[in-house]
Amino acid sequence: MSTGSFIAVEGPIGAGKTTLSTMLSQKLNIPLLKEIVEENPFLGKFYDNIEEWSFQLEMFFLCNRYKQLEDTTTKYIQHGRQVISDYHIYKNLIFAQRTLSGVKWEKYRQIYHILTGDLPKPDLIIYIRADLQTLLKRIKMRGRSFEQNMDTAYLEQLIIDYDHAMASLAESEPDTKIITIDGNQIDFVTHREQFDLIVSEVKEYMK
Ligand SMILES: Nc1ncnc2c1ncn2[C@@H]1O[C@H](COP(=O)(O)OP(=O)(O)O)[C@@H](O)[C@H]1O
Ligand SMILES: Nc1nc2c(ncn2[C@H]2C[C@H](O)[C@@H](COP(=O)(O)O)O2)c(=O)[nH]1
Repeated sequence: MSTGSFIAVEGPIGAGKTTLSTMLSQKLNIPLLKEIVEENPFLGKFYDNIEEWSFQLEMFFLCNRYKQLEDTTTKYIQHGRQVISDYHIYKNLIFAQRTLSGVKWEKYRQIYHILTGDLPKPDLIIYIRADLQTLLKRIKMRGRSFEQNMDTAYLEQLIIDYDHAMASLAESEPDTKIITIDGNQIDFVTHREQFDLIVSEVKEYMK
């Protein structure tokens, strides 16, 4: 695999992952792997009753991402073709460690490690950090009905968990380059020059 062939964009809910990965995919002419959200049959139920639906939801996300990354390996990565995704498989653990507990968490954790051990790891992670106010504003602007009453404590915890997860990935996967973007300050949607700076940084790494 050549350097920079697999790029993943990460960050908490509403940080701008889908937006940035779509813009980069178009600008750099790289195929985009997008998360299944609207078609997810458990997401609405999950936000109504986390305790009841978390195992089904986490397994659904895990199986979908597993399938996508398995296909990505044969379609792109094995042929040295570049690809960009709006998630890193590790996000399954970030969420599941908060939404599952006891036996369910233990079962999930084991299945996660069995399924993901041989999946391709991104060469580059673009991590969008953003604070609670920014995320709430963007979640509201995006307007998905099932996300509008999200518990702010859940989102706040995820912000902290994401920081820990990125630090942990930096340690456990030292070959993966991580570019961190301050999503509160950098507005790559309305300020073209800020997007261009991100593109330059990505291109620099992909050389
Ligand atoms: N940098 C930004 N500045 C302003 N609005 C943004 C920015 N990034 C994303 N948005 C808007 O915020 C909402 C959430 O973005 P999205 O890309 O769906 O986030 P994520 O995929 O991380 O959940 C969308 O309505 C999007 O248009
Ligand atoms: N419990 C989990 N929820 C997840 C997971 N991945 C995504 N999500 C939720 C968060 C949003 O409501 C929606 C889309 O995610 P974005 O971050 O792209 O906005 O799905 C997960 O693994 N577990």
